[in-house]
Amino acid sequence: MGEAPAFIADDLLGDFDEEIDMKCLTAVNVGNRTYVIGGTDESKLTIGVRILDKSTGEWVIPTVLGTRPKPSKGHSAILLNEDRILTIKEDSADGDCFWFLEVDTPFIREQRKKSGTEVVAWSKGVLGDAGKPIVISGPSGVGKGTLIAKLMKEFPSTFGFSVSHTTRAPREKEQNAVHYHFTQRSFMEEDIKNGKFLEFASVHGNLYGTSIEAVEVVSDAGKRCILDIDVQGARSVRASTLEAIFIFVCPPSFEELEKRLRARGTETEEQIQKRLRNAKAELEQGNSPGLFDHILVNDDLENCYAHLKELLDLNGSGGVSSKSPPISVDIPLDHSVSKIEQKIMIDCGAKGQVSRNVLVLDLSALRGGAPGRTRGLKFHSWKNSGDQQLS
Ligand SMILES: Nc1nc2c(ncn2[C@@H]2O[C@H](COP(=O)(O)OP(=O)(O)O)[C@@H](O)[C@H]2O)c(=O)[nH]1
Ligand SMILES: Nc1ncnc2c1ncn2[C@@H]1O[C@H](COP(=O)(O)OP(=O)(O)O)[C@@H](O)[C@H]1O
Repeated sequence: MGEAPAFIADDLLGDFDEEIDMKCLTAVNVGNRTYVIGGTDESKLTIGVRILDKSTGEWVIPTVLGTRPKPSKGHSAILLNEDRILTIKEDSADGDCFWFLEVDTPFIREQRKKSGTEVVAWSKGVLGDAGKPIVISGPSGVGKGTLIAKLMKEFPSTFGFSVSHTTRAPREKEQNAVHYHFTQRSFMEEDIKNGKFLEFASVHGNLYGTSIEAVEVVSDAGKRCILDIDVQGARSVRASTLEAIFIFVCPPSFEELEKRLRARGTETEEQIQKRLRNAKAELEQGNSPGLFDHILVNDDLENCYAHLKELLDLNGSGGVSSKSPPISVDIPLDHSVSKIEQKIMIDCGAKGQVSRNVLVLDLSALRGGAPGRTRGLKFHSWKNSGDQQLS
């Protein structure tokens, strides 16, 4: 396990009047900065991150984005590609060992520019090929919610819904934190300023947005994330670092759209008129080249649903293909890590012994990253004589 160099320990103790177990700290140099990972943050719920700017000698507590790893007894840390630090937690539960602390990825650079503050982001590493998030857009009343509800009902363990924030009032049957996080504009604007949102847009006179956490909560539950967002939001996600599949849902006709919106009975006449005016522009934008990967016409619901499943490769597979494989990795407290090209060797033998148990993490197929999971980790284990492929 990496330990904090003495100068860091002295500095930390001097600057931070906290009880920190120094054995739990790791320090990783990236350019003229040292990232110190360990202890807990202010909330005590997650592993803390501090940055020493070596040119000024000052410590910075960065804004930390994304769902964060729970504290562990210890961890090791190793720099990858100068832009992210692989953190391997010890003695952690299945599926919670590998976390990437992004320090200079395109996502971080984008967020740093937006917020004007120092930013890092955690992205959980997953073995195998978890499916990309799915963005579904289309005019109000076209049936996006209905299609998503069907998908989630048929494949409850495969898909999870990204719960957006909105400043609009809840409808009668809508529940806070299930359909939306209903909030006030001032709170949402503050969070947007602090870089907590992946995207946001003003839609039908209200503010809507997807928080980074909304996407990560779903990914961390091992599910494939579905985002129901408007065309402006889809455009922002397309421009972001989140790799997703983009689907636009059209009505068979404008008249049918109006009929559905009225039949739903959730909006006032004035709101319906506004939604119909916006629908015209959205339908035009839905055809923007390069924005959507698939266009679905929701005429007959069952037909449209079958097409949706087809393009998500779900027909007949029961959705199993898009699920992450189970992870069963047990990293002992006393381990050491080294990097050879795109492979991380995790030596689980006790210090000073010739190890017979080396775990190899293959990073050659890494994809994704914050906000969301870092996918495509491959894992092998050499136990005694054999080379065992675990996933
Ligand atoms: N950009 C963006 N749009 C969103 C978000 N959440 C919902 N929307 C869009 O806002 C629009 C209005 O949604 P809603 O008020 O639920 O009404 P509905 O579309 O008529 O059901 C729809 O086009 C949604 O796709 C979000 O987080 N970001
Ligand atoms: N293919 C369809 N044919 C007829 N009615 C539909 C169809 N799809 C959805 N609906 C109905 O249209 C209304 C709007 O659907 P909804 O899913 O709320 O749209 P959105 O989420 O896109 O605003 C709902 O009352 C829904 O039951």
